[in-house]
Amino acid sequence: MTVSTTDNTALHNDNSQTQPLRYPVICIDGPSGAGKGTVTWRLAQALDYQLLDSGALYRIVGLKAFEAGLVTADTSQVIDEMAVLKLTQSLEIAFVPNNASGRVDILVNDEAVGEQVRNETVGGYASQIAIFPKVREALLKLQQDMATRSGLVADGRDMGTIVFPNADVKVFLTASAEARAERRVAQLLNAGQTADFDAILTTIKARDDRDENRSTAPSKPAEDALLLDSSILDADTVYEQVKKHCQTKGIFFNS
Ligand SMILES: Nc1ncnc2c1ncn2[C@@H]1O[C@H](COP(=O)(O)OP(=O)(O)O)[C@@H](O)[C@H]1O
Ligand SMILES: Nc1ccn([C@@H]2O[C@H](COP(=O)(O)OP(=O)(O)O)[C@@H](O)[C@H]2O)c(=O)n1
Repeated sequence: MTVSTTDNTALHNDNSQTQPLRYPVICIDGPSGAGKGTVTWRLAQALDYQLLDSGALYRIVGLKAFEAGLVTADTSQVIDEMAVLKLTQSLEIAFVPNNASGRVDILVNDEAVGEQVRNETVGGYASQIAIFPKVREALLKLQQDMATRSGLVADGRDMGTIVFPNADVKVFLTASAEARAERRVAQLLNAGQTADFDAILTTIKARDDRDENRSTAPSKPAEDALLLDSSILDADTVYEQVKKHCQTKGIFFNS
């Protein structure tokens, strides 16, 4: 599998050095709906850093595994880890920042995957294949490589614990399952779709359970992470608090 990004930062490799220069890395981890994507996007914009949406990688593998018949909605079904690994290794992924939507567009083997990858069903497939150590290993280096070209803001579950243990800033953003389900309901209604609060709460809790209790790279705060509960904080307040924390760690903001 290869991943590329289109960004407007120059390649900062200094040819006289054998190792790439080290750039700042900010990790934003936490459960679904905590507001990671929102704060990550704002930080990347403010700092002109690249953005790593690691969940999108797991979602793409989850979706492709579903299309290949390797994963279904039945979570009790046994999944062939080696087949998912082979499929993962066959994918070429590109991230393209989209200023109009405030998200990152994703191309898989030169084809746009579109919004289908973002829905809760695909989130469920993602969390099923995300338990496999070999699949996680296959995705590890390419995530780490994204920090070798410019500053990076990385959004996920294991950014601060496994992928970038030496990151400059680590934040673990949480919110109650109820607050997160309410946000998803609002998001779906805004998009003109229907939404059932109870059903969404159930799926959020099931995904939390799988992500927090898997043996490889479970979702948990790094020891040196700032814990931030956004249940009763609006997105602007969360951004300001994370920005302040970044500043205490030496990250410079122009505005
Ligand atoms: N602090 C907040 N308070 C209320 N809604 C929020 C907050 N942060 C983000 N949101 C909204 O909640 C939804 C989920 O946020 P998102 O950033 O996608 O979460 P995550 O990436 O953690 O799954 C979005 O509609 C977003 O606009
Ligand atoms: N670094 C990561 C990111 C996502 N994932 C998995 O991928 C799923 C989807 O992640 P996501 O970040 O896109 O999900 P949301 O938090 O946006 O709902 C998660 O539920 C995890 O199972 C992971 O295991 N490790």
